[in-house]
Amino acid sequence: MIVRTRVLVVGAGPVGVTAAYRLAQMGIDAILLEANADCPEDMRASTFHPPSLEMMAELGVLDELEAAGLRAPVYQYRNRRTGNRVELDLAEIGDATPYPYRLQCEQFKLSRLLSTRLDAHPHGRSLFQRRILGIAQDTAGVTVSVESPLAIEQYRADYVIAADGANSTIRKWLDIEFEGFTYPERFLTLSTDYPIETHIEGLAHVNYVADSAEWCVLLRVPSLWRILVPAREDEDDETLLSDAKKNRVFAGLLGDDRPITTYHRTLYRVHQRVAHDFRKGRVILAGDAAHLNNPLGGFGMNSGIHDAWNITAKLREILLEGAEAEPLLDLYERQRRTITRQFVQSQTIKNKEMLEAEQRDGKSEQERKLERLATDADARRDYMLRQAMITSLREEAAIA
Ligand SMILES: O=C(O)CCc1cccc(O)c1
Repeated sequence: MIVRTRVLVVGAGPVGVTAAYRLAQMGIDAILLEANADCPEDMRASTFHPPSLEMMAELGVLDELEAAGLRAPVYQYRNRRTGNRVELDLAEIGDATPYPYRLQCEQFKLSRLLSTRLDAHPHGRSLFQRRILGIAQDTAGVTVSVESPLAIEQYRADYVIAADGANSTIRKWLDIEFEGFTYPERFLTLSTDYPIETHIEGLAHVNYVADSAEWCVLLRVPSLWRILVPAREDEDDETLLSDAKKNRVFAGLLGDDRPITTYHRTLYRVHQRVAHDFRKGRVILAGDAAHLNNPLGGFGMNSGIHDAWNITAKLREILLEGAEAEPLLDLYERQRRTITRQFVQSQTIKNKEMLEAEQRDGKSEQERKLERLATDADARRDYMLRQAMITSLREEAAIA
């Protein structure tokens, strides 16, 4: 039997669930397929920037998301060498968004919330344990073969949104190149419920600490602190995940060697990659399936949600208003691929360089930048609008 729907969304991460639920709310039949038994519990992305909060408000789920998260109106840059500290307060851009703060909330909470809402919606269905086996398209639609626990299933849709993550099976099926590079060093994330804010004076919920020897990010999610440090290329997994390494990281932060319990220690490779095409025919890539970047600044999940927002608006015009498909799908690719390359990729690379604080002429670029941000209100506003991803959406809207 073939299951018929208007749009098939593959991947129940934050990008896929946002796309599928928005389509269902528009009155467009959408089925969400996920390979795992539940929404993936990725601990990496946990910051929602103001435009994503505006989108969640429009979907009617912001109150619930806020209840599960923590508001961070202020973020902080520190320099270990000089001891300097600059705080950026999003209240300064309160005229540009109704939500002048970052919401710290694990992404899987959004995925579970929206996939559950979708399944209860008359235009939606969420199906788990569905692994993509193959995909074929013709001029009228797309046929997708799927393995479920009990059977091989066939789906037929007008369009497919592939939000199936960094290792996207669909991107591979479509033979789309994933261009870019992988950093030689990996990133190590440690999480603890130890109240490190009681030992480091004046910490915000989000803190970027620059250092030419070992930078770090200290990020608060509701129940835990997450600490991100670079992992040198010559250190093996065993060393990096050892208690000795954990103790060194915390001794460096807290100034003594008190015992700290960690709940997660995760090592991962970091990529800067963009798909050569964001769509082939009726199959559209979104989120990590289309682009990957380092996590500094929290742009990965947010830019994926912005992909979902863009493509669903275009599918509404095509499927409900009878607009011609090709120009609109081309526009999605032009807008989102341009923003990915010119903003998300370049800004995250700069964010990493800033933390590395390489010194030239005595001062690092980070120190110069901090001085400018502390003293120049226009530069600070411009910087905050960029880091809050408000500028990128304004630029996207200007791409015709
Ligand atoms: O800059 C951000 O918002 C995220 C940085 C971060 C911090 C801790 C873990 C992680 O994977 C990323």
